[in-house]
Formats: sequence, structure tokens, C-alpha cells
Amino acid sequence: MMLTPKVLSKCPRRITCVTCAFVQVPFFTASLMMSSLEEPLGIDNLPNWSAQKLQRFTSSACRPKQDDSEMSNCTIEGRHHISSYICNEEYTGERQPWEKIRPKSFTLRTSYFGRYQRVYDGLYGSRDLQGCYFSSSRSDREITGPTSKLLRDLPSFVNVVEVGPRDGLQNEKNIVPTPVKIELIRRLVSSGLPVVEATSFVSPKWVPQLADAKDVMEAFRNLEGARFPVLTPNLKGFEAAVAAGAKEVAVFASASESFSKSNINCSIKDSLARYRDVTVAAKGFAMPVRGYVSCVVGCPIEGEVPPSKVAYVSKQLYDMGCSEISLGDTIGVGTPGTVLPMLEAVMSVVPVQKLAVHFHDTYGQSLPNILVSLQMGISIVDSSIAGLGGCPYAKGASGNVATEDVVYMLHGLGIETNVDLGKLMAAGDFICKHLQRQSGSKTAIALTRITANASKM
Ligand SMILES: CC(C)(COP(=O)([O-])OP(=O)([O-])OC[C@H]1O[C@@H](n2cnc3c(N)ncnc32)[C@H](O)[C@@H]1OP(=O)([O-])[O-])[C@@H](O)C(=O)NCCC(=O)NCCSC(=O)C[C@@](C)(O)CC(=O)[O-]
Repeated sequence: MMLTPKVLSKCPRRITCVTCAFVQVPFFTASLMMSSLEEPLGIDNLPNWSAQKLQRFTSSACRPKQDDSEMSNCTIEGRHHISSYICNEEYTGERQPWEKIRPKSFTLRTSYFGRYQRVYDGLYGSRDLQGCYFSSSRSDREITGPTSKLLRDLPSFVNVVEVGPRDGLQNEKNIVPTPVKIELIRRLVSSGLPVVEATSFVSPKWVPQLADAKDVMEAFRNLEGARFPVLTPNLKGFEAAVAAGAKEVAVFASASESFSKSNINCSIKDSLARYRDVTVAAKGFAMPVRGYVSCVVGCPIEGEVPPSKVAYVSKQLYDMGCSEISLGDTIGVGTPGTVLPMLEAVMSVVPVQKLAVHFHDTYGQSLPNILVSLQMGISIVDSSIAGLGGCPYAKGASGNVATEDVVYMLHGLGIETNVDLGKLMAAGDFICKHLQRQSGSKTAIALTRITANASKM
């Protein structure tokens, strides 16, 4: 298949990094230079990765050095399939021609792509910011030339699957009270999210944070307007979910043998056999079953995971009747350079309309990974409110990509979601206040600061 080259062909093979005093750095690894210098997974936890590959995945490998003369060595090669073509254009640091038209003015335009331009009326309408705006001299540009090539394949609508109440809260140190979970889900639904993964019917010994699954599910058993899938690792979980009123379930396999054992205490083969039982039982209730594949790029125990293994597990889940397959970068090590070949492998065996992506933001790569997934034709994206989350059995995994950031990017691209960003932020604010923590969403932090500053003027 030639899908990956189609997306990659538009990328420069090297870019000039201003923070590194004109050192040439390949596109896909450049962002690592700006990532945290802490190594959340630790090199020791990636035993099967070659030194060369580890260097690609670690921030210390491309840490800028003080002496300019040493910087010429600060070049990291990208993936094998990326050539060493050198782009002659240097980033000049030139700013966009944003022009402040009025003082005290703050309507944001997130893009200047003509019809793709979007103003967050819902958000600002409620915060008394009408009539306040920045404007760009490029704002009326039509989509032509290179822009059109990059954007024309994007979906016009993306289904955002909110996993915060499950993936987000399963990893919390302190158990969140059931009424708080229920209120969070209500707020998420009222923001327009079409799917909110509510909880998991797993062993309370393994995940005590979700031991109240029955009570959470019962609160939504008759609520219309959104879907509430729940995780079920076996028939026991499935039966409990049905009894509590679940109308949709999800099973979760792994592309890594070691992670399968540490997460669900069985091999991939055994897990697929259990999930076959669940899908057969679900058919009896005409219930959709979502299938997760974890560790689609890297495993905290085994290191790199080959795309062919991800394709194999995805196909097994699809063949047993899963209506949707969500591809999880559980520990967030993927970059567009590793995500694209994985997607290509999976898309050769499962129709793209049935695929979702599920990124954790450990290395800050989620948004670029989502963007390339959209360019590959995927239109279902998982995310977690305020960037909460992480699997308790994936050491070093950080939160999921924040729903606010995903929605902000999608709207900026002119992609519909039916989600009201203002209400979404209010839901994020609600849970962050409860957890006494700052939001993990850059969008929420930035927009909250802007509106707070505006109200002072
Ligand atoms: C799968 C098991 C249950 C196997 O756990 P096990 O210990 O091997 O199970 P078992 O069959 O030997 O049973 C042991 C006990 O668990 C009970 N049990 C057995 N099943 C259930 C059930 N469904 N609900 C409630 N209880 C259950 C069972 O009744 C028994 O109780 P006991 O007799 O000792 O009192 C366990 O390993 C487990 O619950 N694991 C869940 C782990 C988990 O939830 N991980 C996080 C979700 S996955 C994830 O986050 C990744 C994802 C999806 O987000 C995508 C990505 O990011 O990659």
C-alpha cells in the first residue's frame, strides 16, 4: 500500500531547529528536543530496542549542547524509510501577520484557511467577549495549492470518544466518589460528546478505582443522546455490565504478549478466546463490541512492537465481530514516523472506517499522531478530559491526549465534532477542581488565562 508515502511525501526531511542554533534535525525527531528531559519509561525498561533506536526515542539523545561546535553532531537519523534529503529553506523566525485591531479584544481565529476559519462562539458567547477579536490579513484565503493538498483528505466530521471517566480515573491515586463520576459524565454528555466510556467491569482487586462500575452504569441506563460503552475483560464482566444496563461493551487485547500478561493476566491467545465468548454473547443482545489493541507502537516491557503484530490482533478482533477497533499507543512513544507504518499495516486488514486511534501524550506526540491518522482516513479519535489517564499496568504511561486539545485542533481544521468547547472546558474544570490539579489540556489552560485576562480589562 502506498498510503504512508502519500502522507509522508509532504514532509521536509530535515528542518532547522532554532533552539539548536541551526543544527539540522529530521522532522519526526525534532519535537523530541523540546520534550521533557525526564525519561518517563526509562531506558532500562526498553531492553529489546537497539541503541540506535533508543537514541531516536530519547530526549537526551538530542539535547542541545552549550558549545556550538559540538552541535554539528546533534543530528539524529529518522526512520529507515525517511531519506536524508535536506531542505534548503531555513526557518527565519518570521511571525504570522496577526494584527490586534482593537484593544481589549479576543475572538480567536485558529486558522486562516478561508471556509475552515472558526470562531468559538459557544465558548466566548458565555464569557462576554463578543466584539473582541484578533484578525489576520490572511483570513480570507481560499484553500489552494499546498494547503489544499494537505487538507483535502481530512474527514469533515470526527467522532470523539471520551474515555476520561474510565481511562482517566482508573489511574487516580485516590478513589473518586461515585457522585463525582456521575456528574462528570453528565457534563461531558451535555458538551455534545457522542460517546463517553463510562467505566470498567473488571476485577475490583485489579482496578479498585472502578469498583463502583454498577452504580455508575445504573445512573445512565436510560439516558439518551450518547453512548456509554464499558470495558469487559471476560464473560463475568460482560454479564455484570448487561445487568447494570450497559448497551455497549469494549474488550481489550494487546499486541504485546508481556503487556497482555501484566494487564489481564493471560496470553494474547487466551485473551482472544475470552473475547470471542464475549462477542458471541453480545450478539445475542444485538450489542456493539468495541475492540481495543494496546501497545500498538511500543510496550513498557518488550520495547518496539512490530506493525504486523498489531495488524494480526486487530484482524482477530474484527473477524470475531468487533464493530470498531481502537488502536492504543498505551505508553505514548509513537511519533508520526512509527504510527503511520502501523496504521498502514492495520488498514490492510481492517477497513479504515472501523478504526479509531487512542493516543497517550507521554512525549507530546498525540496531536501530530492524530493529524496523520486523520490524513490516513481515520475519523474516530479517543481522548480524555483534561488529559487524565493512563493504564495502571503500563509503567511510565502518562495521560491520554486531552479532549479539549483534540476538539480545538479539529475545529481549527474545520472538522465538525458537535462538541461545545466551552462546556467541555467546564467539565474539565469540574474534575480538575475535584482532583485538586491543574488541567493537562494546553487549550484549557490557555483559554482560561485569556478569558481571565479579558475580564480584568
Ligand atoms: C481480567 C482479570 C479479571 C483477570 O484476573 P485474574 O485474577 O486472572 O482472574 P480470575 O479469573 O483468576 O479471577 C480472580 C478473581 O477476580 C474475579 N473476577 C474475574 N473477572 C472479573 C470481572 N470481570 N469483574 C469482577 N471480578 C472479576 C473473580 O471472580 C475472582 O474473584 P475471587 O474469587 O478471587 O473473589 C483482571 O486481570 C482484570 O480485571 N484486569 C483489568 C485490568 C485493567 O482494567 N486494565 C486497564 C484497562 S486496559 C487499558 O487501560 C488500555 C486501554 C484500553 O485504555 C487502551 C490503551 O491505552 O492501550
